[in-house]
Amino acid sequence: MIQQMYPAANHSYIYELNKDMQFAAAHYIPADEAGRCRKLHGHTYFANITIAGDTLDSAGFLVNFSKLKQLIHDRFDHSVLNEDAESFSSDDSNRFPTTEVVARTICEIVQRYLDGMGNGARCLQVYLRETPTSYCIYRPKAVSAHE
Ligand SMILES: Nc1nc2c(c(=O)[nH]1)N=C([C@H](O)[C@H](O)COP(=O)(O)OP(=O)(O)OP(=O)(O)O)CN2
Ligand SMILES: [Zn+2]
Repeated sequence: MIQQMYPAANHSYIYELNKDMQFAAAHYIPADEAGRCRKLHGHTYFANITIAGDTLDSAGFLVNFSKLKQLIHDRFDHSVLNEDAESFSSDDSNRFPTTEVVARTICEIVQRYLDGMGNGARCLQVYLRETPTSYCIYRPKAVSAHE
């Protein structure tokens, strides 16, 4: 069982849902500054995704936990992130598969799905751990007075 405490996202929504998941993926960072990380290598990424909102759907869900796993785990598990041209690129540093960019990408994928649900749910935080000593927290800019 994954159990960990995370920094809290600040908000005034009435529901906050958190989904933990892991996925194994390979990547390389195509920049000289990355040193040995320029070479292809792998991680077991750990992600915590925070969603908040005021309105539940017809199933009583803010968003289905299993849908979140499907969107992220099923897409990236046992993949080479650099080969996912929809999300990452070797030509644009804002799209290199760094911890920062992968965390932002997870948030964007989840938010696109939430936007289609129509209940106003928001992905407020993605905590992404790449190694035992390195992690990133991505929080998108607020779009409502709740955030
Ligand atoms: N700001 C960032 N810096 C680095 C990233 C990154 O995504 N964002 N990535 C890497 C490497 O890809 C590497 O996987 C992680 O590096 P690091 O934490 O240095 O890994 P170690 O296991 O060697 O850490 P130690 O604490 O020294 O054991 C590099 N930098
Ligand atoms: Zn790495």
